[in-house]
Amino acid sequence: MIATIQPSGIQGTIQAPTSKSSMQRACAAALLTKGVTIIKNPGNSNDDRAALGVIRGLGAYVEQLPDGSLKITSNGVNPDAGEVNCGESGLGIRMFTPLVALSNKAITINGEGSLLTRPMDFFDTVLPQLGVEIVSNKGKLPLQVKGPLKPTAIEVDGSLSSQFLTGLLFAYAASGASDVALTVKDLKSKPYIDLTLQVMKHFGWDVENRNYEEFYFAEAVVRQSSAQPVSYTVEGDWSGAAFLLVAGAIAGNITVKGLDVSSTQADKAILQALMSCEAKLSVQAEQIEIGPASLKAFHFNATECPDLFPPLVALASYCEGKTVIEGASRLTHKESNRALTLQQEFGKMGIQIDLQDDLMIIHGGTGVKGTATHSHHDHRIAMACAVAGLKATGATTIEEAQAINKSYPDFYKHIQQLGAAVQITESLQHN
Ligand SMILES: O=C(O)C1=C[C@@H](OP(=O)(O)O)[C@@H](O)[C@H](O)C1
Ligand SMILES: C=C(OP(=O)(O)O)C(=O)O
Repeated sequence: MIATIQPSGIQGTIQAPTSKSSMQRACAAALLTKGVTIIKNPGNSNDDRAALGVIRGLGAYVEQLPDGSLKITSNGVNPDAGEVNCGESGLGIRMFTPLVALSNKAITINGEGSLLTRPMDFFDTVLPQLGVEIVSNKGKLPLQVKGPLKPTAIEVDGSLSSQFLTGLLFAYAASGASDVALTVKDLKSKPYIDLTLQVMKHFGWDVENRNYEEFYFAEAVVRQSSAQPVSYTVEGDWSGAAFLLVAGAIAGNITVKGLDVSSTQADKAILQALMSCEAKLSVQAEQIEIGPASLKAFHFNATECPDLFPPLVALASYCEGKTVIEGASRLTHKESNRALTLQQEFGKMGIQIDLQDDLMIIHGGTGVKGTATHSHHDHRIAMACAVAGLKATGATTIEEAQAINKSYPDFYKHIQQLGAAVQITESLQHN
């Protein structure tokens, strides 16, 4: 699919998409909760659908209620097949693998697309220490796992990704960990662990976070069979909304609704970057208003919120001067090698990006040129090019534009509703 974005002004009000980080965690928690869970405001991105597929495969029963909520009935992890598929979701595979390992059945865990090349060797090192047999394809998919996992006091490395820890935290809680601490070295993407702990707490599991270095499970939680259903509302997505907010800062006065300003989501930090570049911004409890202003280069550390790089690069392209973003080394193992794909695609649009160790330097304010770009099958690259195209000179085309379905399937529709001229055509060649 090709998306063509013509230079456009935007205006109006839009509802933020749902957060796949919040939705996928809710699916995991619902699977582990014996009884009924109601998930309100559920997402329908590809990653969300994959999570629902995984929990179904692990024994949960999922029904849609008339108001669109999901009713999930579970009796814990009871796999009904020998394989689960996590689609393209990094969080999905890293969170669900320790949960699959709660069962004593041998299960194959597989995925698709970019997930096939993302590193999973963490599990080769860690799962055997928890009594789990694992065979991986040299640290990549597919994984074959046979539990049951025994929660044990071990130390793990958190420097590549927080997602493995999210999976272990859920698995320890669900397997009745008591008086056990999980020690973590050099944890990155810490706010994502805040979100994990928040969802766990909502479902009744309390874990003591000792400065992101130790996570202590005091006692096992037993849920009464007579307990009321747990109801969880999926949060609005700061990661997807960051693209809308940047679009407003570049191309017109808009209002974004449905975001919780007290959320633990990492990408809420987009607000700091928007303030630093002097965007016209008004943050209210119910909505965020943003509009164009004369934008200045800024300095921002995105080590803990790596998914902000793509929208920040689109923003920095329109900021006068050199913007410096720290944390570029966190981008190597995302859906694409994002530091390089941003450099390449924004280079085509006339924006110079230098990569120096952990720094990304964007030379902004030099004019963005509409041209042919490619998503590299990465949803956030597609959305960054689309937003940058709103005030480019001439049309911007994005090849493999359907990559957005991974996190924000309504993205093109939403910017169209705000007045952007977006045309969607099928690609002539299949690649
Ligand atoms: O837990 C999550 O929901 C996520 C954690 C982050 O990954 P890392 O912990 O690998 O940085 C983020 O990049 C990803 O999009 C979603
Ligand atoms: C990296 C991402 O997701 P995941 O790691 O869950 O595939 C993302 O959404 O940008």
